[in-house]
Amino acid sequence: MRLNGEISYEDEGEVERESETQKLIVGYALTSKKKKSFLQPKFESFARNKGIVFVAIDQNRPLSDQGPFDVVLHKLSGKDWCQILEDYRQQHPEVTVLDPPDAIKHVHNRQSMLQDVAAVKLSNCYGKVDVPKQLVIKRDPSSIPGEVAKAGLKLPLVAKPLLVDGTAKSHELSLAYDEFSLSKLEPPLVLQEFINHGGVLFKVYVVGEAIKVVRRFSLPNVCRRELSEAAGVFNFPRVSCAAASADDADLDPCIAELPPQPLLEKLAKELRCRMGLQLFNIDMIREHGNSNGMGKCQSMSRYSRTFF
Ligand SMILES: Nc1ncnc2c1ncn2[C@@H]1O[C@H](COP(=O)(O)OP(=O)(O)OP(=O)(O)O)[C@@H](O)[C@H]1O
Ligand SMILES: O=P(O)(O)O[C@H]1[C@H](O)[C@H](O)[C@H](OP(=O)(O)O)[C@@H](OP(=O)(O)O)[C@@H]1O
Repeated sequence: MRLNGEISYEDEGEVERESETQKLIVGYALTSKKKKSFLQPKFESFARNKGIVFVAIDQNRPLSDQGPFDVVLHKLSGKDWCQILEDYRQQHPEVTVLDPPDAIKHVHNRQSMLQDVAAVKLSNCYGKVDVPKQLVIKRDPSSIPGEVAKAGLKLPLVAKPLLVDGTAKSHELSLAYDEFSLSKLEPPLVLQEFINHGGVLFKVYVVGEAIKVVRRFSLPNVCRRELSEAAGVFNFPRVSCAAASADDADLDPCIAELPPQPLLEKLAKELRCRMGLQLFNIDMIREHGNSNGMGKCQSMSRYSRTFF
C-alpha cells in the first residue's frame, strides 16, 4: 500500500503532476478543537501538494459507506467509536488505522504508558534511558504519606491524574514539597519523583519511522534550600506546551544538547513494536547532577502517548 512507500519527488512541480494521478486519501475523525489545532489550512494545502488529501469522516453515517480511504486518522474516544473502528478494520484490512484503539488505550494511563519505556533496555546507544520512580494511588488520599514513605520516593513529587483522556483536567499537575500535604491530593493519580533537568525538555514526535525533536521550556530545578523552605502542594500550568518553544533560546549546550539520534531511533523502534503505535510522542529530560557515574544519563520520558 502506498503509505509504506516514500512519496518521492524532485520538486513541487513534479509532485503537483503526480498528485493528480496518485493521491493518498486520509479520512480523519477529530474533535473540532483538535481539528482546529492540527488541520490548519497551511498544513492542509502543504499536504495536498504532496498528494495527501484529508477528508472529514461523517460520524453520523456508517464509516464503511464513506471513503474509500487509504488511512483513517482519529483521536476520538468512547466505546461506540472504538467498536466502529474495530469493525471497520475487520472489513478493510487494506486501510491503515492510526492508531488502533487498543494501542491508544495503553497510553491513556500514566502507569501503563511508561511500562514499555521502562522495559526498553538500550545498551551502547549513547546514553541510558530510564523513567522517574513513581507510585500509583487509586483511592484514599489519607494513605498517601505512608505509601510514599513505604515506596521510598524522594520529595518533591509531581502529582498527575492517572488517566490522560484529552480533557484539560487530565493535564492538571501539581508539585508536592512535603509529605504531609500529600493527603490533600485527589486520587486516582500518579506520584512521580521530580527530576532536576535544567528547565529544558525534549519533545520527541514519532510518526512511523520519522522522528522530530523540539526543545521546550520546562519546570526549573528544585534546589535543596527551596525544598527545605517550601511546603504544600502547588498546581502548575502546562509549562511545556507548544508556546513554550526553546528551540531558538540561547541555552547552555550541556542542557540543550538534543538526545543522540541513535538513542531516539532505537527507542522509537522498540516503542513502536511494543505499543503497536505509529503515532506518539515521548517527553525526554536529561537528569541534572546525575551522580551515578553512568556518563550522560538520559533520564527520560515521563510518558509516551499519541499526539496531535
Ligand atoms: N518527573 C518529572 N520531573 C520533572 N519535571 C516533570 C516531571 N514530570 C512532569 N514534569 C514537568 O511537568 C510538565 C508536564 O508533565 P507531563 O508532560 O507528564 O504532563 P502532560 O499534561 O502530559 O503535559 P503535556 O502538556 O505535554 O500534554 C513537563 O513538561 C515537565 O515540565
Ligand atoms: O506540545 P504538544 O502540542 O505536542 O502537546 C500536545 C500533546 O502532545 C497532546 O497532543 C495533547 O493532546 P491530548 O492528549 O488530547 O490532551 C495536546 O493537548 P491539547 O489540549 O492542546 O490538544 C498537547 O498540546
